[in-house]
Amino acid sequence: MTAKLELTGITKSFGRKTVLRGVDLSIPEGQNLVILGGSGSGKSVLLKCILGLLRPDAGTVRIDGQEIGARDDAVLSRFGMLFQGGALFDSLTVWQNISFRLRQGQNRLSRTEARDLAIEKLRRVGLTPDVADLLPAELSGGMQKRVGLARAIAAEPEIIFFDEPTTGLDPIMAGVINDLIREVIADLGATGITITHDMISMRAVGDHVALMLDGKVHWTGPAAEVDTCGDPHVTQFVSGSASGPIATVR
Ligand SMILES: Nc1ncnc2c1ncn2[C@@H]1O[C@H](COP(=O)(O)OP(=O)(O)OP(=O)(O)O)[C@@H](O)[C@H]1O
Repeated sequence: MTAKLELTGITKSFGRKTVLRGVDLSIPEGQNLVILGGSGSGKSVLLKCILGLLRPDAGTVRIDGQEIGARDDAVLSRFGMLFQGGALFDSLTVWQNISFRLRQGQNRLSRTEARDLAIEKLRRVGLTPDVADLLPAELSGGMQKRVGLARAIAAEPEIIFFDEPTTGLDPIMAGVINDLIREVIADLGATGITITHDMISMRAVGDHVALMLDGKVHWTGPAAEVDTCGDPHVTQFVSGSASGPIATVR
């Protein structure tokens, strides 16, 4: 199968500090890749390089075989993003948050169209229309995550990023969000990239897993193989063990 998203040799330094040292990754269409890695291993920097928010020093990002450049709005519109903590605009209502991007640009939706679309997306994530006119501060953390998810899928993106989607949620709500992630990816036929430290979530949403270490992809393989791959770094990370080849700083 051809890769939907392909990263080749991505390197990125800040001054003398090299964060990414040649990242190669290939994500097939319709699959969700979970990126694992310790704090500071470069996951967020990699995400920003894919989104074009940071320019890599070297390497290429390709979507459907086509190389993409930095800060290209046409490319950004193909991505959806569920930010850590929801990252909703405090002063906008739920429906305005969901349809924010669709109210910009030449083909922007009217107010009524945008509100209707937001309500349809709210339904998709299990929320009722009365939530549409509330402000984010009036919602629980789990509801905010659902609204963030509704916003991520509003423009029917081809590629969706999920940045620590279950952080701060109780285990049941985390399970609900994991199920929704799988469902929206399947509905849209989208390709997903999920950054998470939650091993339950990794197993629930991941088709493939990549473990980043020292600015490179150390291991990649099917999610079903993380327990049996025999790689000591993967075993240590997935089991959350303090002893193993990955150094821990105290
Ligand atoms: N704009 C920047 N300028 C300088 N250094 C940066 C910048 N952005 C990130 N870094 C550095 O790059 C390294 C990797 O950061 P990054 O945020 O990608 O880690 P991460 O793997 O996402 O960590 P976490 O799991 O804690 O979110 C860190 O040491 C960070 O300080």
